[in-house]
Amino acid sequence: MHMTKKESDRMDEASPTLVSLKDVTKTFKGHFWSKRKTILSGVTLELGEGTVAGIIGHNGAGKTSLFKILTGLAFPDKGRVSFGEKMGDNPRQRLGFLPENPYFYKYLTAIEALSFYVALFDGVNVSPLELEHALIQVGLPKDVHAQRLNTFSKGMLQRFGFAQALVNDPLLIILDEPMSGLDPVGRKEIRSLIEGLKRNGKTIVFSSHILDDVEKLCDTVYLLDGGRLVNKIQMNDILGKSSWCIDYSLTHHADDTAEHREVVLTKKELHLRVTSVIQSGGTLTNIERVIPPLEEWIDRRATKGPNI
Ligand SMILES: Nc1ncnc2c1ncn2[C@@H]1O[C@H](COP(=O)(O)OP(=O)(O)OP(=O)(O)O)[C@@H](O)[C@H]1O
Repeated sequence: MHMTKKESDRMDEASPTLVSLKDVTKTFKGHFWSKRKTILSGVTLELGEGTVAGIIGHNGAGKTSLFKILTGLAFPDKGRVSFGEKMGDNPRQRLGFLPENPYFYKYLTAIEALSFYVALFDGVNVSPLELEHALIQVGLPKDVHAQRLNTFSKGMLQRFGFAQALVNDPLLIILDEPMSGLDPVGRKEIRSLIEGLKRNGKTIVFSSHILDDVEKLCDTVYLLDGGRLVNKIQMNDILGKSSWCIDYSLTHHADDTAEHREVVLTKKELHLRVTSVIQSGGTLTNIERVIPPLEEWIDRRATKGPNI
């Protein structure tokens, strides 16, 4: 059963903020004769404890830059990043990060490389057995643990990247395109891994171009466009609201009949579309209630301009 809007709002209120960005702006200077370029502009968002957020947007929208600011690898020109009490005095010790194109020391074996990453954290002690478990958890079986990383496939390296992001048992997990390079089976495994992390109370934020994964995993989806957050979508709002799918055929010329499928989000739109199909001499073949796909929702909401 899906939650109502009121219930989802209550859930949001119930989950304290683990990290927030307030009015974050980031600019870069290119060549000395070029103007400063604004990469992120007035970005404000909050991630609640135990929630999964997705950041979507075109190439160059600013997703990686946002993550670099969240991790402390880059600093905002304006605005600030604040962490909830649970993240402690040194929040970077409590976060895990999987970069988009990670570089690993390829002559180390998986187990050696993971021990190396553990050593980068103060006060984090992981036994050899726990290291093995961390690799197995991300889908790297025992027989590859002693293999050098330069023998790993792209998908295996992505899984290793996951293991290094989780090895310090982080509260906040930031994943820059975690599904890239994975086949459908691999993606499914990583999705279950993320679901498991959420069940264990972790907060996860990830970017992806694969809306299907975003739809399946996220509580909240943020749409970034040209460095601005232009849309915030609560998945419960979508799931709780059905829309309509209309199938119809329209004859343009005697020998040219085209089949159409459209999704509309409101009863008023449904009425208007059906009337216009009939007035154009079209034939309705099917009308059914559906859950609006995220893609459809984004298109409709984005055209209405910034609304967060
Ligand atoms: N160090 C830098 N110096 C100058 N420009 C930069 C720098 N880092 C990022 N940019 C620019 O900032 C913009 C946003 O880049 P970013 O990598 O954050 O986008 P993205 O949404 O992650 O893209 P993609 O989906 O392709 O990974 C791009 O136009 C990029 O060229």
